[in-house]
Amino acid sequence: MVSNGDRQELTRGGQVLATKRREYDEDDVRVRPGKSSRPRTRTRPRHADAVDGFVIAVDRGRYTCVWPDAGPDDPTVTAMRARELGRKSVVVGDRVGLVGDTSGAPGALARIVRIAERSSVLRRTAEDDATTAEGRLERVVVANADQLVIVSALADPPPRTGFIDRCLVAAYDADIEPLLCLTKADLAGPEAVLGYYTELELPYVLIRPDSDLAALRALLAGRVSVLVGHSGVGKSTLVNRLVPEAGRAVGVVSAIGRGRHTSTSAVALRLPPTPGAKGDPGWIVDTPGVRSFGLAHVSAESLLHGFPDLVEATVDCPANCQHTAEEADCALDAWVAAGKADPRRLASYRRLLSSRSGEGDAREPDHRGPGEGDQRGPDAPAAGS
Ligand SMILES: Nc1nc2c(ncn2[C@@H]2O[C@H](COP(=O)(O)OP(=O)(O)OP(=O)(O)O)[C@@H](O)[C@H]2O)c(=O)[nH]1
Ligand SMILES: [Zn+2]
Repeated sequence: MVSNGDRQELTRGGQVLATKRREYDEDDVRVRPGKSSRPRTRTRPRHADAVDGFVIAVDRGRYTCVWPDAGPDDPTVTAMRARELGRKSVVVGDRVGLVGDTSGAPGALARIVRIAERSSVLRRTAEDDATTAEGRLERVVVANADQLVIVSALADPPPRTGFIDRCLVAAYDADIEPLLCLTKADLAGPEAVLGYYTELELPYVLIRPDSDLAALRALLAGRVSVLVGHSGVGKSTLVNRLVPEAGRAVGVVSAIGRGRHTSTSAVALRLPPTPGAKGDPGWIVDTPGVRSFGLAHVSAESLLHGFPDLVEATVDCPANCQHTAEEADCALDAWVAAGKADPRRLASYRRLLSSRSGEGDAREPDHRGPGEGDQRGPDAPAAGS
């Protein structure tokens, strides 16, 4: 029933058992022999004729792909999953093998027959519906991203470091580099936000309405960058400035999705070539529906990796320290008292720690409560049954 039990084991006792969980991906499903009348053996060269594709949009079982070396004017290829993929999920950013009609002609449908090993997996626990098992599922947002661009306004709305901290945890958990993109720099200075992150030496860019975006484009070049941000921070404005044709591209996706654009899914947009610059300008992945990063799937220790300014302190913690405010001997308190880290960072870490279990306690009536060994309850989301 619970299909991802190995994930839960990783966090038992709250100690570092594993921080990289992509080896345990649910997608590790092999072709099952014997189910089909056609022989499928491992010795048979499987789809040697498959062409490479890069998934740029997903909408209700239809995957929009591009050839890796395609230009902006080449058609996109619409594909469906081949049955042999089993339960493997295909997400934006996946590099796939395509067979069938890969012409990209109107009405043509290709099949995705394989998914290349992912270099990174950005996940979130969906919290949009915590009352159902499905709503609590951990979701892969984007595969193979290189960078997480955290878009935050400096004013209107004011920056929320709690959100940024959450994104940083997700980025470090996924092994993706974070980039802080501070918008509305015409309205307020970045000192307060940057001061909060002094210890982290986060890369950042400041965006004003009149910025030429050259610095940002240079940081995006040749990479797949995921943009996340709260409503109103200017993310759409930025996406439209970076990719002036974004509106059109989304329109295309929408057409493929037969009318209804799924605002919750991610969409990869090709950045235009920069005059004078050589090489691949890169891709940005807009995530219109991702307003928060549920972190229930991240272990307490991995959560700590979003706080590199605090990690060092925990070597002095007692065994099995949960690092909560209730832990009498947690070394984090002394660390902060000694001025080695900003107390607000510790408070933020502990807020994230408790929100992971707190939200579960508040909204999940069937959740195994605290008090059975692991005080925080299971870290992993309840898997679909
Ligand atoms: N002063 C100032 N205003 C900006 C800037 N960037 C965007 N805005 C304004 O901020 C408002 C919100 O911008 P959007 O781009 O719609 O924000 P969003 O993050 O996409 O939010 P949603 O549309 O809810 O997804 C708009 O009125 C923009 O004109 C900026 O750099 N400076
Ligand atoms: Zn501790």
